[in-house]
Amino acid sequence: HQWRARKQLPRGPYPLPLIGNLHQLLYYCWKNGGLVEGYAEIQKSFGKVYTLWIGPLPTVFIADFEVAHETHVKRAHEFGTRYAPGLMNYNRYERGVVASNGEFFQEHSRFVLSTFRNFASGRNIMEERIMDEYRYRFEDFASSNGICNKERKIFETWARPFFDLLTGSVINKILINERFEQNDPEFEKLVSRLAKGFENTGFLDIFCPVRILESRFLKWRQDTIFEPFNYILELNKKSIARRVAQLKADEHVLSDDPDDFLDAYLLKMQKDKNEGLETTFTLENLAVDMYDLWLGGQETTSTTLNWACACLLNRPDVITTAREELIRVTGGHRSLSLIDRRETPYLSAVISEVQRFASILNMNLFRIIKEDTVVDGQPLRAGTAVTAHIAMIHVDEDLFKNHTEFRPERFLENDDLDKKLIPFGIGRRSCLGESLAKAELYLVLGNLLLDYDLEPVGEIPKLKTLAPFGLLKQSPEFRIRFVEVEKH
Ligand code: HEM
Repeated sequence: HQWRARKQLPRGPYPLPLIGNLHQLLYYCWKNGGLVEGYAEIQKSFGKVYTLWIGPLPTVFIADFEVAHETHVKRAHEFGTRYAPGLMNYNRYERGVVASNGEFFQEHSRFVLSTFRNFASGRNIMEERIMDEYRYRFEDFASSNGICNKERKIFETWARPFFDLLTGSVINKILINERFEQNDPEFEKLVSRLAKGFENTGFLDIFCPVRILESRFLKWRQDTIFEPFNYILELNKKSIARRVAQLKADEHVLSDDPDDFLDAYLLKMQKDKNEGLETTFTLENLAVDMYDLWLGGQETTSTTLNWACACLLNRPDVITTAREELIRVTGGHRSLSLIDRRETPYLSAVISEVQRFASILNMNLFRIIKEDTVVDGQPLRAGTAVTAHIAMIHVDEDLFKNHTEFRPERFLENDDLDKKLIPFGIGRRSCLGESLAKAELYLVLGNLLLDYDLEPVGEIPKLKTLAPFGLLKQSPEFRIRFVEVEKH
């Protein structure tokens, strides 16, 4: 079967029955010290578009930007269907905004995007929430972990929990208008569960059909892989139940101009009901939508901010140049705002380079091909899973020379380069939280550079991932010192 199918697929290493190419992938990754390094070796033999059989499933990796663009953008109708088997479909069961397709996805993704767009316009709740959390988090950490030296705040912290709490609170504020506090046991559980969930997830959990993962034969594994995700879904259900109870008790009123995602959704449910529509906007489905936004939005943004600080500590000159630009734009008397974006090309270049360098997904989400087609001049048969291989596109020497260097200037020297950076994926089914994540990165990093000097505590962190074999490319662990900048 595999032998016949190979003729209808892009080239790739020879697969074995049952295990496919898993043994070669493991060997190359082990030999070269990581997933990205393993893929690089496969690319040397097979080019930038190749097939890897994950067990009996052929998957095609597109590590060439032009081919990814031609397929995912220009032929989005062929390359725009989400493939979400295994653990990705657990709890979701084709609902939510990650694993669903068709009309359900259309309606729910449109709702997420329009709600986020509303939050970003008018009174701009999005910016307000991010800035509130940024200020609160710094005040709060400075008062509990810091010293005050001639009115200058100085404090030291592990970068990871600091940014986890910040991004966790931002997404929670957007979803249910509640922040998390330091040492909140619920939050600590949430974050550790989430990290555990990502850590425990292996190739097979992703590709094995969910009903097999749920079968009694895999009972021994279910606690480890399911429990973290159950916990997160349950928390969302509890938040929804709390709000519904408040509404019933007249302790909360739904406004026409909602303050958070939960109210916006309840309003939509009410509207659909009043119009007598048969709707998929139900409380059950709301929990899954929120679950997806939580899972999509917290760890990704926090990991990127961690990488940003690790990179900046290695390049103090970048901090100085960025701060000069930011002071020029704000006069040094006010916070940086999203309206300043066009005036801060250097900061934008820094953020682009952080996202390129961090490239936090060692393996991107997949799409499924419904009908036979072609890719890069090679056949591609129906039933194949395909992915734009972000991690490899971001280290492509043809696009990003000396890719191992953190060098924001590359984006200033070449205006077009930004278009080839795809941290949020590409085409239909790219990230729904891109505008929120970009706003967070811009406001948090920009204001951080404006307000604080960043200093290493002990050794400067090495720019190496902690998890070279993980699906998520974790940043190094490090402590950091924030020293308030004296303002005149
Ligand atoms: C720096 C932060 C982030 C990065 C790097 C990132 C990256 C990605 C990537 C690569 C994908 C897959 C795209 C594809 O298949 O082509 C994705 C999907 C998604 N992301 Fe993000 N993301 C980030 C932040 C967020 C935030 C803040 C949210 C929500 C609040 C979010 C929600 C989602 C959702 C719902 C999807 C699924 C979209 C779909 O299936 O159509 N992400 N993200």
